Amino acid sequence: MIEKTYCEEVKPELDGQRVKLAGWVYSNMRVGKKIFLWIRDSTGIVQTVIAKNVVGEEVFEKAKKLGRESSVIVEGIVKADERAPGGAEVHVEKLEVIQAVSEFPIPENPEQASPELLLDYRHLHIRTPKVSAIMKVKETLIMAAREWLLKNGWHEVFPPILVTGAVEGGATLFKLKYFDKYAYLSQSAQLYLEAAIFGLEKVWSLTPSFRAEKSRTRRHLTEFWHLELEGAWMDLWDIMKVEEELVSYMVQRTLELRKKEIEMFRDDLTTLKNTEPPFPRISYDEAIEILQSKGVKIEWGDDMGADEERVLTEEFDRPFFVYGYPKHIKAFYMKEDPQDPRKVLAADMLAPEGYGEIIGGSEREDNYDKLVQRIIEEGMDPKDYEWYLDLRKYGSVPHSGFGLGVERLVAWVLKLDHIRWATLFPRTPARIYP
Ligand SMILES: NC(=O)C[C@H]([NH3+])C(=O)NS(=O)(=O)OC[C@H]1O[C@@H](n2cnc3c(N)ncnc32)[C@H](O)[C@@H]1O
Ligand SMILES: [Mg+2]
Repeated sequence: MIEKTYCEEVKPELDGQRVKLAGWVYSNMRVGKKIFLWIRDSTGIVQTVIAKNVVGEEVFEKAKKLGRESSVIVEGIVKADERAPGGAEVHVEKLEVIQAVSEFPIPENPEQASPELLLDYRHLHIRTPKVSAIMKVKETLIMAAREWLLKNGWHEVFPPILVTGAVEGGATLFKLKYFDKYAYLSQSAQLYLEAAIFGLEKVWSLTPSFRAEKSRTRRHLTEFWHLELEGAWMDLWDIMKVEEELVSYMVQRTLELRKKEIEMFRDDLTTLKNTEPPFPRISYDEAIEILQSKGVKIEWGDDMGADEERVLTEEFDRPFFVYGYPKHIKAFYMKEDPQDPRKVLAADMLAPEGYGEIIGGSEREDNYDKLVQRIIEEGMDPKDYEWYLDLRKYGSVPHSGFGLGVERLVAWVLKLDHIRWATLFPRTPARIYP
């Protein structure tokens, strides 16, 4: 790899020093016998100054023609200058053009382009500074999760993606040919994590999950990254505590390490700073009452979709829990509430500012017969879940877990207007290319 100085390192303190930059042209402006060439790399942007009387006629003419995203290597002397971004610029003595670009398909301000154009050229759009910032925030959230999980004794496991059964309903399965049989793309690693707790007790995984969701909403992808935890001996209240501690750590750590990137997307950091345990907890019953009091047409027993959740989040200035959902709107594996057989011991975590559900979690049905009954009630065949039911035959224990949608969390932290911007190459019902 070439010995180079990164853009973020070009500071006034380097005044007078020779540096070599390698990157891509961000903008090119000629003023008389000088060219102000802004060069971008993974860390930021530096203004370089190319003077004809320094580089000579031929190189100057070449530099004039460099369009955005031309790849270049420049060498020169750092000059402190508060007018330049970062307070310093590089006066170029040598310019090597790796590949000149005349016409880059994405406008200088990508926000002037249509979402469809940006998605068609997503392979080029991802190099723009704002998309790089989103990816840095996403990686930092996951890095923080790993820190917290390691510190708190959770074991990472690596579940399969090719599976034979539904976890979250058969309607959103992607089915594929598997030799002489059929398989599905995993909707959730949960059932495999439940198997893993009998050895490791506290397990987690970060996997892609797949949902053949036909709904075209701002918060659904057909492929998303799924951070899932499963804990033996834990009930719903235990796992909710884990969720709020984990999410708080992820958000605070990312605020600490990626404040600059976050501020490219939101001015007001209040809800992020408020993300500290304990989070508010309301029951599903209370949520229905709040929605009805705000004029939402909803009855007890109805599911809450994005619109209802958006209204509910107006009541909170931090993430909060809704717990105790009606059994008929939730998954087969959720444990019935012993206090109220109409309900299950499930809780969703909702993000404020209209974003809604970022986590789905519950206590699992740990009784063999009850689980068989729920599988049948849901119109599924217990034979398809024989291995999963074995977990209730050989030393079953109370246990709980949850799944956090990573892109949903990123979309809230950065206040993105659509979840597709939170992933490198979004997959939706209408898009699987590039
Ligand atoms: N281990 C578990 O207990 C997880 C459980 N089996 C599960 O999959 N729950 S979930 O369907 O609510 O999905 C969990 C989260 O996964 C996210 N999710 C769920 N579906 C999507 C889609 N389609 N696109 C993006 N994100 C999605 C969203 O944040 C949900 O709260
Ligand atoms: Mg859910």
